[in-house]
Amino acid sequence: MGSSGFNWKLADHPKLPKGKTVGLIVLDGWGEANPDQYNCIHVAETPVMDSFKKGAPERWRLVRAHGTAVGLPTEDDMGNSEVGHNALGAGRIFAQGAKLVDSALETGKLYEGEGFKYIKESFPTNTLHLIGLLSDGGVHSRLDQLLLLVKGASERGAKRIRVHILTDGRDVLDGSSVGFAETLENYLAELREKGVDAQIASGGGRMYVTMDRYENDWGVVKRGWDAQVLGEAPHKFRNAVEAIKTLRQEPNTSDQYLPPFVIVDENGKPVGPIVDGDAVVTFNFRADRMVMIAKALEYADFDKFDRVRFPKIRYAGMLQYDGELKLPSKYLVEPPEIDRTSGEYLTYNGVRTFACSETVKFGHVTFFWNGNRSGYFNPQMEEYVEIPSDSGITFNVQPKMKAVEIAEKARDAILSKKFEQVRVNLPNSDMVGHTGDIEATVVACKAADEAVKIIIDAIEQVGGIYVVTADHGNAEDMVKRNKKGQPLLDKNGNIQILTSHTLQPVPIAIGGPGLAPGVQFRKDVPNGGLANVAATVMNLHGFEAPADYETTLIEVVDN
Ligand SMILES: O=C(O)[C@H](O)COP(=O)(O)O
Ligand SMILES: [Mn+2]
Ligand SMILES: [Mn+2]
Repeated sequence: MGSSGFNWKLADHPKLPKGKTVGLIVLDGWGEANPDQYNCIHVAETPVMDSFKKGAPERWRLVRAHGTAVGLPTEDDMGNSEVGHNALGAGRIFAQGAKLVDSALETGKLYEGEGFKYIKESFPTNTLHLIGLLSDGGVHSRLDQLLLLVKGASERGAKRIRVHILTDGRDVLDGSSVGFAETLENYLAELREKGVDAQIASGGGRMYVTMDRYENDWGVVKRGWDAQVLGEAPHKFRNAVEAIKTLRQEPNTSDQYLPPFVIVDENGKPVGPIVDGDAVVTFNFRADRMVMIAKALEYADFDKFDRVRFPKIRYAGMLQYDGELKLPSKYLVEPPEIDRTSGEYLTYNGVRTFACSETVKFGHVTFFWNGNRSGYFNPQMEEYVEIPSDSGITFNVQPKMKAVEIAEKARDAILSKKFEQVRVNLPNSDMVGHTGDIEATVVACKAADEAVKIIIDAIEQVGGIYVVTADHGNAEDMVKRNKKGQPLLDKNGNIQILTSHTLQPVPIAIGGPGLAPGVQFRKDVPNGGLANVAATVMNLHGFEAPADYETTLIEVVDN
């Protein structure tokens, strides 16, 4: 029994034993696609992953990792780490942030909630600031939702609106930010004609300004703070479209890495610093890259960087980003209630867990895995290890990242026999894939494959079981394609590099000496997705999954 009185006891699996060490490996951004020169996984030497596919067809299959299979609004929505790891850990499909915000805007419920009422109190006298990612990527935010929110707020009394934009180029094509900024500018110009003083006030590239995660580099958040709150940045422009066009011409920059800028008036004065009495909304729905800025905006007690000024604002997130910290305390849309995750169940059923990644993905196998909840369920049963990531670099210059270090930590945890589940995320194919550097991504895929080998060798030694899968596609397709699947060229005849995730399915392989001989993938779950993995893993630990979990992918046949 848990402290709440809920019965966490899982039924014994009728055929599978308990106590085996299960090595659970998530390759970040590793999908299955046609083998061609833009498929970095195909081009790279990946003998271990290849052997799973070729060696044991009944223990290798593909699962869906995008669209409705992971709770996203449509089948055109690519998968991402948040929804992917949520599904892997929770074993059920929850309507995710993107979808919840769509419906709250459509029904108008967003405007009836506590969060909106709270910020609305600032409207008569002060400015409403909106900070977030400007694109239609649908991973962290969506431009159409921003426009609806601006419209809705202005109709409900917001007279002065300032938007602080973060340019994307990571979930969408590099170079597309100019177009998104134009769309927003045009919309704000229409509002100005209706008497609402609405403008873009500052900006910067998402990877260099504001959207860091898991406390990898507070300098990123500080650059945003200086521009958004203090109105200070190295670059000043009269409008955002001009800012983006100009700054993109600087060497080594891109939408993702644009330096911070502020918009100034004809006297050179910033048009939108954040001051006492203002309302602020961070309009991203996705959690990981909003937690740090939320702390800076909300916590009176804060020592991560010198804020210089800490204005008394009314702050709300689009969603609550951390369910454990209850951060932020005010929000516009209720987050998905991802409860009773597999991690929590396993702590009550004697399964000791070790989880590890490097900083940039650490929260994926902990926070996202556990339903956007930071911390341990039970520190006696769990150990989470974070390997510090390199900061201040783009990962194409270091494509091996910390794969070996992660794998060695996992190996040691497996060999220690202190844990029944050892879970890692290997970031390489995703983080390097996002840079759009094909050669470096090939190196990244090879490095991830080598790390898998280190972990499954340890599993061999202890007579354990491995489960190798991925959270969504990325490195298997590095080029934008037309409907026929042919690479698209830009106006200069160059191929259009795809920095984003894909709609592809991902592999899952099971094996190892501890796997009971008759275990194989069922044939009757052809549409299986990431949410089916949790029940599968519970079985491999010797338990039946709870009845409301998505069904297991495996069966045990008599040989
Ligand atoms: O936040 C990011 O880096 C990208 O937008 C999505 O990548 P992830 O979902 O793999 O983290
Ligand atoms: Mn991912
Ligand atoms: Mn990614």
